[in-house]
Amino acid sequence: MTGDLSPIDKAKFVAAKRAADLVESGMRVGLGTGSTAAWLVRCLGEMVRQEGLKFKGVPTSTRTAALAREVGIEVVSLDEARWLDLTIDGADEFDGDLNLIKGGGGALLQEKIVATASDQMVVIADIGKEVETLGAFPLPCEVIPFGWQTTKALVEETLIQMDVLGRNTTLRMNGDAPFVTDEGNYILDCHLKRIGNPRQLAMVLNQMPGVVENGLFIDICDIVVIGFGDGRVELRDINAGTVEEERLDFVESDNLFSDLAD
Ligand SMILES: O=C[C@H](O)[C@H](O)[C@H](O)COP(=O)(O)O
Repeated sequence: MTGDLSPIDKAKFVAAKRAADLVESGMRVGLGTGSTAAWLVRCLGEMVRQEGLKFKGVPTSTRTAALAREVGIEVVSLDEARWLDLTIDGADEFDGDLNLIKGGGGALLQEKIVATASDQMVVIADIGKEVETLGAFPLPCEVIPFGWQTTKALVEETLIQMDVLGRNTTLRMNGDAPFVTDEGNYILDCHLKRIGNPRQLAMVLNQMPGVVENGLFIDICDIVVIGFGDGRVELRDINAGTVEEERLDFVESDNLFSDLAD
């Protein structure tokens, strides 16, 4: 029950619940990945069951696809949907311009493709994800397995030249084996200093042959819905220049998500 949640999970929940209200019947909606996005998927499933909401969801990972089907959302592929009205996803960090670091859960590639194919991207996050300057969270970089050590050395050399490398990059592991993304790739986590010019860094990283995509989302996010542990939510719309605040009631949502898996 939401009453048993930690303040950080309450914050994620209220952000997700507020963002779920942006989804209208008939929409094609990108569904993000991660613990915050899992709240969203649960909220939307509840709206499908209780309120008859009808929309098509395009998941950004096999995990999200499984959860979406479980809660009764109609799941379609991006190729079927082609273009989306809205994508709602979590983030590892966001700054004042709504530039993001994503990929903590390893889904950055599908997430970036889906978000870019959407009229609007909405990020849902607890207030702890807001930063002055991106870079405290290690930047995930998806690389193809072939020659990954060579790619890693090239990435590190470039990061040194750009004076952003904090310490060596690390190959993300899953137990004793490399973590493998839904697309069959590896993830390098880049431990950086603060990123002064995220736009330039994103472009430079993507120019390297073994790099498939990086976790910097520049000029992609339009709205952030920030949740607080006491139930407050703040919706910031960067294009409209507006900020809305409200408080959500936990009681009405009791028992909804007691089996939350992610
Ligand atoms: O690859 C994973 C995604 O980019 C997530 O949206 C991001 O890591 C945030 O996840 P969480 O909501 O669990 O903090």
